Amino acid sequence: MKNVGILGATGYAGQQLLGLLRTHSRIKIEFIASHSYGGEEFSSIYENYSREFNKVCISSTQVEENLSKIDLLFIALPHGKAFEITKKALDMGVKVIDLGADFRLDDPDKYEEWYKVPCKGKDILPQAVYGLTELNREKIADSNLVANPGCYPTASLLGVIPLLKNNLIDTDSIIIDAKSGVSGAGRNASIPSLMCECSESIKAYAVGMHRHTPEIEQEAGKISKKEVTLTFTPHLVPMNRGILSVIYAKLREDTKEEELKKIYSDEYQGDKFIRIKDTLPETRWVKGSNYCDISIRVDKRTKRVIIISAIDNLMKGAAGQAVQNMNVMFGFEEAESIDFISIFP
Ligand SMILES: NC(=O)C1=CN([C@@H]2O[C@H](COP(=O)(O)OP(=O)(O)OC[C@H]3O[C@@H](n4cnc5c(N)ncnc54)[C@H](OP(=O)(O)O)[C@@H]3O)[C@@H](O)[C@H]2O)C=CC1
Ligand SMILES: CC(=O)N[C@@H](CCC(=O)OP(=O)(O)O)C(=O)O
Repeated sequence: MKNVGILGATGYAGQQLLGLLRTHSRIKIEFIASHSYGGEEFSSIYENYSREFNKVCISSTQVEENLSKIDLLFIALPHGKAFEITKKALDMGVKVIDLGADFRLDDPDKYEEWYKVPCKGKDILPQAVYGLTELNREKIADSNLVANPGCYPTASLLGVIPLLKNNLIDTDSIIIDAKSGVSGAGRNASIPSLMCECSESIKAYAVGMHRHTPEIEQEAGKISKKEVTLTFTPHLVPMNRGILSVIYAKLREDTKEEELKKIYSDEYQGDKFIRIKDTLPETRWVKGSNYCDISIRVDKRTKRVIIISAIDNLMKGAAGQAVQNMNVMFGFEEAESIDFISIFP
């Protein structure tokens, strides 16, 4: 049995994490911590937990004194808030999975440039492993600090990895057009996420400047062993959960759609949560699950490959992948407590 704590349990990602860990056969939730609900029962905030989970939240300021009770700390806080507690946890031999962005970028200057806050973890940054499970499974198994990927990078990188590994595309030609449900913005989101502001409408945002751009470029660059510069445009769509990522790239040679499908199937053979599909992915078929559905199309006229991938932002894009990484870190069965299909309708 391993003991875990969740810091940021009251946010969208944190409560999803708690929902998954609650029934994990090898995990005991030692504490849940909140910034504003210290001393309150979790089920008074999220009433779906009534009678099922009656733990009281500790305050986030009490986490340090409780570190000695746990083997692993999940952090689901806004960016910039994970550095200090992560250092303290690692010093005490506690493993950390950070669902935020603080340890995702290898270059602290780049982090400060894109996130506009100081990187206060330069000394521990080299220990961090980028937690895209299918890409870094062995490194994750050996690590004490996992940087859980962003939701858009998860959908986008899983979509392009086989193309990059096999040198099939012109890496300067990648364009990612992605759409997210509103829960991606968190529970404390601002006016643009209010129902009256975003329902019955769809919009692009952070065009040419979204923070996930350097993260996707960094990992794409490592895979293809050269610098990658790409265009990434996110959109907000009026649904609770889900990300649909449509990726365009110029093929270097005249590769057939069937060959690409075979390459994708081979790459993800053995990866339970990646489904290579003939039909086009839809967010409803992954909603509430840890699956990433991927389809491949070739536009023969333009010699472009078009990859479509779908995930649930709170599952494979956040809490589901965090549990998958925890299972890998502790040597548990990788799918334990995340092994279910989408909630439908
Ligand atoms: N939502 C998503 O789809 C995804 C989110 N993530 C990342 O996960 C992290 C959490 O996101 P999400 O759950 O959406 O965000 P929420 O806004 O829903 O939750 C944020 C959590 O952080 C706590 N918090 C807020 N401010 C502070 C502070 N100053 N000090 C300490 N704790 C604080 C909140 O506590 P309280 O409720 O008590 O105020 C809450 O528990 C973020 O880094 C986000 O980028 C990653 C991938 C996907
Ligand atoms: C719809 C929406 O607003 N989505 C968020 C995704 C944030 C997120 O989860 O990203 P990090 O984990 O990197 O903070 C956004 O675009 O900022």
